[in-house]
Amino acid sequence: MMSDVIIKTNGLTKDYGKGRGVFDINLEVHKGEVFGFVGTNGSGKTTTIRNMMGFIRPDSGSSTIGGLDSWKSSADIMKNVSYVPGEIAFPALKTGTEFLKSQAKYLGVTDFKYMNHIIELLQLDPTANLKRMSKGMKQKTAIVAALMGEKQILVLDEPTTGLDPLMREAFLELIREEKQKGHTIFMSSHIFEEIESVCDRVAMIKDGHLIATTSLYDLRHPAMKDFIIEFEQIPQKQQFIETAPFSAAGTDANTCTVQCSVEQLDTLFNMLKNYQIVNLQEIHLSLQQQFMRAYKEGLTQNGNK
Ligand SMILES: Nc1ncnc2c1ncn2[C@@H]1O[C@H](COP(=O)(O)OP(=O)(O)OP(=O)(O)O)[C@@H](O)[C@H]1O
Repeated sequence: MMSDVIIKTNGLTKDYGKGRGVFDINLEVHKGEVFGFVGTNGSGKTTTIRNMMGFIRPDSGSSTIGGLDSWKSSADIMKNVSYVPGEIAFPALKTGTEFLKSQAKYLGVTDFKYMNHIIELLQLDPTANLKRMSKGMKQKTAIVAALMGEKQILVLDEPTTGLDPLMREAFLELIREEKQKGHTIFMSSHIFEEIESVCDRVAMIKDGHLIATTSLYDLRHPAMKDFIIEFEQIPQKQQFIETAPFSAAGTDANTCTVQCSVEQLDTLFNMLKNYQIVNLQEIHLSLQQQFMRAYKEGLTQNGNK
């Protein structure tokens, strides 16, 4: 449904020359979605996001947020979006508290309950000197400054940069809370695991080109399932392979791999009741593996381009 689309890019292109920039980016983020944007360093994540926010003018194509053209209506977009930039530059103020106060005034925030909740969750001490803050503290301050506005749309450029694993988890909790409220979240990252744990859909960018978009529901619920089964005895394994009504193949001595559809799971487990099984393991394709597969397929389709 068109009205459901909150963020959209249409053939978005920004060419910095020598193959750098972003080329023909087509993305659609729906209302209430957590959308991940992954890619290696220099792949074009920040360029795409800066175009979306209306900070740079595309060479061709366009992008919209909430139906507003990013370049023409940048000021209005800023009013509707909580934005955490990739490179944080604070104004010349002394402490984090002073900065957060000025930000609250700018955003018209008068109820500080939510701000304090984020500060607590991220364990930020805002009284610290802004200039002397560590990378992680600066990142936390930027997150609090952006999110306190409680906007419907969040655009976050590598928001977990500089956060330690515990704080990264706390931040992801915050994203889950935002999703619960029905807010729409677009976040970039180069860490597959965090995208996998929090996003509904994810797009991968490589050298300025989108190479795949995946629903994480589909990733978690594949139509075909792969298992590794270890039998106590080799003859049992052989018997199983010979009688299985789905694809089964021996690997090493006691072990075989099985691929069956979700509908065949019952049959598989009923069959296994008659065998002595030492180990059963589902082979789960991680987001990273899935993308590597898509990336390699893309390479063969495009003749190694
Ligand atoms: N203003 C600019 N002028 C020239 N080249 C630029 C400019 N901005 C970005 N680039 C180039 O465009 C490419 C994409 O950069 P971008 O910052 O979008 O990548 P990124 O995916 O955000 O990377 P990172 O994960 O390192 O932040 C890089 O090769 C970068 O050097």
